[in-house]
Amino acid sequence: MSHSPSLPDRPRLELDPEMSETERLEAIRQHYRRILQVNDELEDRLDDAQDRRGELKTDVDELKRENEVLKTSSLYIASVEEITEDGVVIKQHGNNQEVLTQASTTLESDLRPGDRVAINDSFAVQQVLDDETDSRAQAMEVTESPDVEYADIGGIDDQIREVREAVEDPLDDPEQFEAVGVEPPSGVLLHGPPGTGKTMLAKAVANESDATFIKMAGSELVRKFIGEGARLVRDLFELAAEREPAVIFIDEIDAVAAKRTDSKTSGDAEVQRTMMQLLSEMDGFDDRGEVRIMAATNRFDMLDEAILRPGRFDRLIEVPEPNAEGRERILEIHTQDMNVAADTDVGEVARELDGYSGADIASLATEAGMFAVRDGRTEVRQSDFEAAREKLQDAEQTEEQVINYQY
Ligand SMILES: Nc1ncnc2c1ncn2[C@@H]1O[C@H](COP(=O)(O)OP(=O)(O)OP(=O)(O)O)[C@@H](O)[C@H]1O
Repeated sequence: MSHSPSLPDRPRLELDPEMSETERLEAIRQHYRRILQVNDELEDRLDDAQDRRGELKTDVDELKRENEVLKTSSLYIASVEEITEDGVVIKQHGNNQEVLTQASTTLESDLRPGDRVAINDSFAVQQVLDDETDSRAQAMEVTESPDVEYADIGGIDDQIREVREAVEDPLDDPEQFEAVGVEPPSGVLLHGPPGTGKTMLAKAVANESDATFIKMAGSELVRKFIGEGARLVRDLFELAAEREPAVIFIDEIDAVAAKRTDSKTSGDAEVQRTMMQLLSEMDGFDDRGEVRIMAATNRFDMLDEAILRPGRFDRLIEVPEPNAEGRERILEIHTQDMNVAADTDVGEVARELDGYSGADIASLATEAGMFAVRDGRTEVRQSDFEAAREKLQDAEQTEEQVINYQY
């Protein structure tokens, strides 16, 4: 910053005791004129300074506005490929375009090849993002062999059979399909109410086929940065190819594959891009003998038909709420390790549970066990199941009341 030139000296009045009256008067007059002159000079300087201040304020306002725009506008994701003397070579995610660009000097010294960065419309690097492996690890759940077996799933035997046929058989014996000349289904979509065992089914089929289970929640694919969702989809399929045999399971697929709405917000466009990437991965995945793709949704009605076309999710399996028989089986499964009194009629308890999902029944069993514990008993009785049912019903009613009250 340059310093302003020094200010004019303050005029001094020097009066000599030897001076005559007239000389003193003249000296005072001169002093007065000098003060007026300095005053004018200072006023000019003040005007200049005020003009300069005005200019600087306009600059500051402009920069503030630019900063706001930068903060609010969408950024794209890219990886740093190379740092050269001419600038930074980055590769944009989503379209793989390589660009030579610049980063501010403060950022440039921090950049390393392989870093994930956010870039603006003109490709200038705006910020360095967290380590990608973190976000990948957070977004995907990878299990070498999940511990769910078909026997742990109650009331949906038909669905188990269908899933085995569509996923397990092609993984176990791809040659058989080839010899017969039929294509196994490309993707299997499980749909039905929450908590009915869709995730369990996907885990069990991966386990029984000795396949790695790779789960990604659709909501995880809806990302903040442009291109990031599409990149995660690519990572998902790459990871599956590395770990084959593998079962990819995309839960809540409706988050990325809902019907197009009229809104044209950028968030919406980003979701569309992610879905397009998913479709293209599925379309380009002809030789997927060792990798099977499954997805689940509670909102089948919301899905975009594009994902249901042949070659994509072309095997639809409905997983409904369990009927009385199914509920009894699920209750048996969830009480098999519990010390249940011999005279308990599990069938009768199950009959009372109309509208309960598998997940609800699992909570009911735990809650019944808690009643026995609170009572200091080691045996769970029929009355505990009844008390648990009442408690869960009360809780549900309170929840409904709260919701009604809120809206
Ligand atoms: N058919 C079932 N048999 C046994 N247990 C079940 C069944 N369905 C659900 N459960 C219990 O509920 C829990 C949640 O089930 P799961 O996650 O498979 O449901 P989901 O259909 O995938 O639900 P969401 O749509 O909410 O993801 C399971 O861990 C299990 O304890």
